[in-house]
Amino acid sequence: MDFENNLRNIKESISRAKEAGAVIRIGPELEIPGYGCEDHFLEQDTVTHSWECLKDLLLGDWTEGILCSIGMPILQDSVRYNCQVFCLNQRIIMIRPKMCLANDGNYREFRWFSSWTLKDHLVDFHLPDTIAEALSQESVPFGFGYIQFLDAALAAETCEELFTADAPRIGLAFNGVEIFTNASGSHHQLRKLNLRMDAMKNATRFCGGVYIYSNHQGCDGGRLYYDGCSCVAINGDVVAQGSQFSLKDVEVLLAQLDLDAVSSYRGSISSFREQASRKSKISFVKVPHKLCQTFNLRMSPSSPVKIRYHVPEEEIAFGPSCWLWDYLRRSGASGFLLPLSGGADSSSVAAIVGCMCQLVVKVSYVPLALSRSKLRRFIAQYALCSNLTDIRNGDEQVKADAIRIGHYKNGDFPTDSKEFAKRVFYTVYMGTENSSDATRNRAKNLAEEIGSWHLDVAIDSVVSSLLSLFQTLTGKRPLYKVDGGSNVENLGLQNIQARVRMVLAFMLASLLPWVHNKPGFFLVLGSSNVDEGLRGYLTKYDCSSADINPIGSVSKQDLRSFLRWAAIHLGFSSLADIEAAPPTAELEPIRSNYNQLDEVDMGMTYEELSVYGRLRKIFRCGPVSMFQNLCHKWCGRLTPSEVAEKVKHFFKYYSINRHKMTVLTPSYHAESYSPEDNRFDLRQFLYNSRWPYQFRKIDELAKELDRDSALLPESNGQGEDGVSESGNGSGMGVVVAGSENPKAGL
Ligand SMILES: Nc1ncnc2c1ncn2[C@@H]1O[C@H](COP(=O)(O)OP(=O)(O)OC[C@H]2O[C@@H]([n+]3cccc(C(=O)O)c3)[C@H](O)[C@@H]2O)[C@@H](O)[C@H]1O
Ligand SMILES: Nc1ncnc2c1ncn2[C@@H]1O[C@H](COP(=O)(O)OP(=O)(O)OP(=O)(O)O)[C@@H](O)[C@H]1O
Ligand SMILES: NC(=O)CC[C@H](N)C(=O)O
Repeated sequence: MDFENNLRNIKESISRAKEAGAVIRIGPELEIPGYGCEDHFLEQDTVTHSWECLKDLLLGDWTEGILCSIGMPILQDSVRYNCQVFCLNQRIIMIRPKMCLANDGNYREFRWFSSWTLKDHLVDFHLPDTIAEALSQESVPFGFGYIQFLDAALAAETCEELFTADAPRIGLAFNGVEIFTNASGSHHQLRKLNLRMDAMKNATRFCGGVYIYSNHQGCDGGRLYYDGCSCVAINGDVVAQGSQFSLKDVEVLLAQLDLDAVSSYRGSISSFREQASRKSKISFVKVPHKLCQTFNLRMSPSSPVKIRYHVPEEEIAFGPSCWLWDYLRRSGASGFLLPLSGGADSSSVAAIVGCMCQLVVKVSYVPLALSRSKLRRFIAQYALCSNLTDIRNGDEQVKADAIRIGHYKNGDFPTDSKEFAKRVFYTVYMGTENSSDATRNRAKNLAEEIGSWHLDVAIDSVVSSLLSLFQTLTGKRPLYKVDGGSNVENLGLQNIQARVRMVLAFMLASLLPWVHNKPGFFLVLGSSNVDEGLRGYLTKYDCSSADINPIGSVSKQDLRSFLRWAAIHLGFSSLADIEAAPPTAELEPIRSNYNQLDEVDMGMTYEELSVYGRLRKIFRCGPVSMFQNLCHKWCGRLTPSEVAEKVKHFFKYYSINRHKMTVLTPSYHAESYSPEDNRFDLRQFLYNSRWPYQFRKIDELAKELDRDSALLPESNGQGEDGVSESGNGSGMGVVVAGSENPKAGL
């Protein structure tokens, strides 16, 4: 919805493309209003402002000599479409509405757009009056088709169309289209990039052709981080790949392609030739303009590159830290405050903020003394820029934002990440009588390594004031279980401590900047992870309630490997210690014979929780099919009755606590097993937590299976993950695929 800024970025990208001699420039999906406007797409204003911005572009000389594909919403016969508008030499030459809308998971495009279904001809679209007058152009071809230039044919796909079974490009390739563009709004998810890259490689491997893919990058005002990685592929090879994580507003990726290689490649595949000869004709628009240059030695085609994939630990570090930076610079806040317990979760968040500070300093300031080889190492490590000069110069926008947020004066700017962290990051340890020196010291050491402004506060006096007030009101004072109290008393005492921390965190975040003579406020960071959310092992409205949470959809398992990675690669060595410590809430008194531990409290391990979480969400398992799946997975280790007890225990607590998901702090979406209730995992929050029907079925099955398994030989289950993408356990069949390996498919 930031039209002004978006238009500025579009113009910047076109000028840089032109400067580099490009003849085609493609931007991401719906780039004029932004991809994530959601219900703002229902407002007529959004469409009108998009036309106004397009008019501005067309009236300038931006499209002179360069084919620009610009994304925006368009109303045609009162129906709204998600469109790519092709512009050249101040004219609109074709509009291509999206045909396969994205409507799974985080996507709800059908709520705002209709898919274009007319495939046999292009229609005449009458441009809005103001545009028609300004351009002296009344109408433009609209629909499914391609643009036939004098020397090449080009057509668009839009994001999801890359992933659909019946992809538009197939028929287009048979019609001789050599160049495909894809304007995309695709979000980051751990371990997802290879799906996208494989789709692109395969698209051009099977049909031949050039694929130019452009994606948004950054936080679009919501929980998603669009992870860029724009790229260009030809005949199955990627020849240019942009950064996946970056703090920059504009990144231009360039490639030079030899279109003769496309016809030669296609001509070499007999089956392609056969199918192309039987093609159905697709409509096209003729444009008397040349895109290509004849052979010359000044230009050489881009060579295949090795695709860069970050390991998941790097994805956890860079994705959320770039998201946090975008959020911070656009929210008007002056920094972050984190309640830091010295445990794995809040320490992961602290490390991510530390990583953000390192990136900001590295992108806004590169010491000139850095040698070329060190610079290359730097680029390889952070994969932030594709261009040495870019990075050498530093990014002016990042620098300007850092100066504003860090309140630097007299021409100063951040040159040291710890010094920058001291300005924009408060951490606070809020201890009680139940806290240990070990966690207190871990928090302090980590804060020192990161450079945050660290406070160590004792909150016992606040807790005991509340208890005294309660005693005055009721005449009773609750006791911990270890001191003879009931479960209710024990829980009440834990929750007072947890909630006091939340109140204090918000108070400090709003008032500490004032104490330090800084304008503005700090945002409170939350640090509950996906597993405790799913199990409900958190106090509603304690520190799990914050302004934003960078790790809310990351599992404990992934966080622990992130901590091990970050101890080495981010240079926060105390994280190794933190990772090795057993997770504890420290809300109950420690006694010689009692020490509160998460996994004991929860009645399940984090590893088990991770398995339940994936089966529930990714594999769409209800209680019975989860039980069936786990009987296979844990076969030999647990009896069916033991599996049944575990599954029932999980579903009981999941359903009792589901209401907590409705108030989950907005979190970075990183995983497809996220239980986030508001946008991604839509389910009721009041259940019959006894699940009488489902649990009875499980019990019946377990009884039967216990009998059967007593007769079976011992087996070790299905190994590590034990869950296959192709089945959820119910209705199993045997599939034998033809293969030279006799064990395959059995
Ligand atoms: N169906 C429903 N719909 C809407 N709201 C409902 C509800 N049922 C209860 N509630 C509300 O929710 C409250 C119960 O939730 P809550 O107050 O959270 O209380 P509760 O879930 O009973 O207890 C918190 C749990 O989290 C554990 N904990 C706390 C802090 C840190 C950690 C850690 O990870 O280390 C663990 C703690 O040991 C305990 O097991 C009720 O008092 C009621 O107000
Ligand atoms: N002693 C403390 N000082 C500051 N913040 C705390 C303290 N104890 C808990 N918190 C905050 O409350 C959140 C929830 O507490 P909880 O005990 O559930 O920790 P957790 O979810 O296991 O996370 P962690 O691994 O960070 O301890 C923590 O992530 C942290 O932000
Ligand atoms: N905008 C879209 O069409 C999204 C498509 C696809 N599901 C993705 O994540 O990339």
